Amino acid sequence: MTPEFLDLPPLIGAGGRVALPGSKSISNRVLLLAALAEGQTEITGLLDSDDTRVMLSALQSLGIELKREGSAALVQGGAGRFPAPSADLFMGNAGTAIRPLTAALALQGGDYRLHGVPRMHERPIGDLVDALRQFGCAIDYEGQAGYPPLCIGASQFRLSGDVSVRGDVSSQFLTALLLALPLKAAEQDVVIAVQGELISKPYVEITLNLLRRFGVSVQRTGWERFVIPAGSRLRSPGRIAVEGDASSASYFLAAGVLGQLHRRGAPVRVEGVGRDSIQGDVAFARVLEDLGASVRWGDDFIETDGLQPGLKALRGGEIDCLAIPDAAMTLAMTALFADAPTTLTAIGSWRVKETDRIHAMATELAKLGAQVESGTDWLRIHPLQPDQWRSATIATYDDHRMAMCFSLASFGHADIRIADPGCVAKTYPGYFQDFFRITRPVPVIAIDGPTASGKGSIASAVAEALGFDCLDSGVLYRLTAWAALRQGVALDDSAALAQLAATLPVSFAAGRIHLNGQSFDAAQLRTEAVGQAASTIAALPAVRDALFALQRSFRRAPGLVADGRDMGTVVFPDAQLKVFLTASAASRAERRYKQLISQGNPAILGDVFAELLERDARDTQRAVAALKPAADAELLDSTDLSLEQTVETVLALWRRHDVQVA
Ligand SMILES: Nc1ncnc2c1ncn2[C@@H]1O[C@H](COP(=O)(O)OP(=O)(O)O)[C@@H](O)[C@H]1O
Ligand SMILES: Nc1ccn([C@@H]2O[C@H](COP(=O)(O)OP(=O)(O)O)[C@@H](O)[C@H]2O)c(=O)n1
Repeated sequence: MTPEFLDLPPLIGAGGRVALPGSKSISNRVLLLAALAEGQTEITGLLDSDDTRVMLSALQSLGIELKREGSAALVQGGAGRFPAPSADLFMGNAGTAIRPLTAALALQGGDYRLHGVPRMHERPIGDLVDALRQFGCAIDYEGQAGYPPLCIGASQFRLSGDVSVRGDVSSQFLTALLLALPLKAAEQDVVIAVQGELISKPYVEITLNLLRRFGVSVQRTGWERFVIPAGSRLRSPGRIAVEGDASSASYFLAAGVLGQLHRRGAPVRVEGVGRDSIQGDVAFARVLEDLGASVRWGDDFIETDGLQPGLKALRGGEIDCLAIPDAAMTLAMTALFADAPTTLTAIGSWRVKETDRIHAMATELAKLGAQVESGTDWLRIHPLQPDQWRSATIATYDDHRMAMCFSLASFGHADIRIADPGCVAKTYPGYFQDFFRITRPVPVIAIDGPTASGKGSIASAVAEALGFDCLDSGVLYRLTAWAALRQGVALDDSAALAQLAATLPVSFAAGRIHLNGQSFDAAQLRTEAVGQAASTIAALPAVRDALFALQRSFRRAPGLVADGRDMGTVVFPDAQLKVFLTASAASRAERRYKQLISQGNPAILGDVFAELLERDARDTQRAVAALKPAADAELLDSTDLSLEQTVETVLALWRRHDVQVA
């Protein structure tokens, strides 16, 4: 079962190598060409994803013999014919499958039905159908005219003059004709005239390139006229290797830049595409370079390594995205980190992709706090300052690229929750595994333990030694309790207390706590009355939930030391180091007693001891977030250790962890 959402921690760096999955565009084109060609084709590097599975199973239903093993496939070409005269074909949401298959099947004629997911039935295909009808192909719309599902009948193929197709909605219509029409060019030239300005030209280049590999050289005049010469025949090249996916590369290339913003990153290299790639989306790396990224090109790799010398941020500006419609979405994310607004133009095709991507992008970027403007075919994104970022749950609209793009937002100052992360399976089922492998979260050291075990003192000393921020989570429970006592809110009124906790206008500055314009010393909240009230309300699930996001918002670069009861078990379960700090009850009572006296809070040792046992009991026995060591916590008993020794022990544990990571 796929999870409903995925939580991404804030990131501080990136580094490493990613072997890219095969290109979706190339995989599906090669599969179809291999099926139509004469001879057997061995394909390597094939993408294994929803969209390619749709194509594979359609070809199988059409009677094409094929074997698949991992990223390799062996296809026995049908020499221009699909053996099955009829088939019902589910095309999912794969535009790269339905469009060329429609063309090939319509030209052959038969009894075929092509349909997909509901969104597929909203994506236009009328321009392709119109073009095919010029040849006498029989294609009917089952529902709304201009959209799938389609029913294909017997073909009365005839060729009289040029065939025209619109190029300004989707270049896949032209691609579909180019892939299928060589079957009809045995005796005469087939001429395709493009109406309107052709968009996504690099994708048409991929088509022409692959046709050449299969023995067909299309001649073109500009981008308006394409001639498939008489005598053309699709012939298998024998073996063909699929390049890595250049659009998928864009997320990692961006990570190699954003991961260096805190100077904690290393280069990120994508393997499988390089300077000789036939995919237009490699131009994304050139755009990134123009914006100030440091980029290295190899024959089979591209690498990014932060910003060019002397730059402090990526540049903004206006970017024409006509040639890189998919990778352009990634630019909408890097724009958040630029030093000026970025305007993406010529992205009208976004409106008819997996979702209306202009609308989806604008809506989700706004959730992060970004100011966004948009028009029919453009989007302007204003950068976010560190204090403007908002944590958000990002809707992904069943669009793999929305999910992959927004993973990059975790380089900002926010917690990001990605809804329906499984949608990446359309083109990149292992995306998040690769993303986690090459990124480094902002580190957290969680120190949990019973009262007066020394958590607070150790946490602040460790934080100071490492230059990290420090969160004394108990203070948040104490503040809520203090506010409740002052406002006369009953300590069992769960709803009122949760409301109080959720709206605590608390801030921490210069070692002091600020609440409602009042400034506190932590010691002022240390009275036993407040402590007892804190532990009472801390047993209420609603209060704990209300403080959850606030606690997580303290995780910011360069790192956090958090102390409390459930830092390692609930709030930061992915903390890099978890310490469970204990000491005998007697020594804790004595420490607390001395602490209270030294802070001017009168106390009696016996009472302190009794209250401490009472609090231990309540903290360990409550139903939610009970005090207990996380399974992966280091147990540290400080009964016989001085403060300094305890701090040193924790720092040694951290150094050991850090060495392992490096
Ligand atoms: N290892 C230790 N040895 C001696 N005193 C300690 C040690 N750890 C903490 N203390 C003292 O015990 C008191 C309680 O520590 P604190 O950090 O407030 O505990 P907690 O946050 O766990 O309640 C403080 O006065 C602190 O200086
Ligand atoms: N993460 C946390 C921190 C504190 N608390 C509660 O808040 C009370 C006060 O926390 P604290 O850390 O200031 O208490 P001390 O251990 O310093 O006495 C504790 O007794 C806990 O019941 C919690 O439940 N979870």
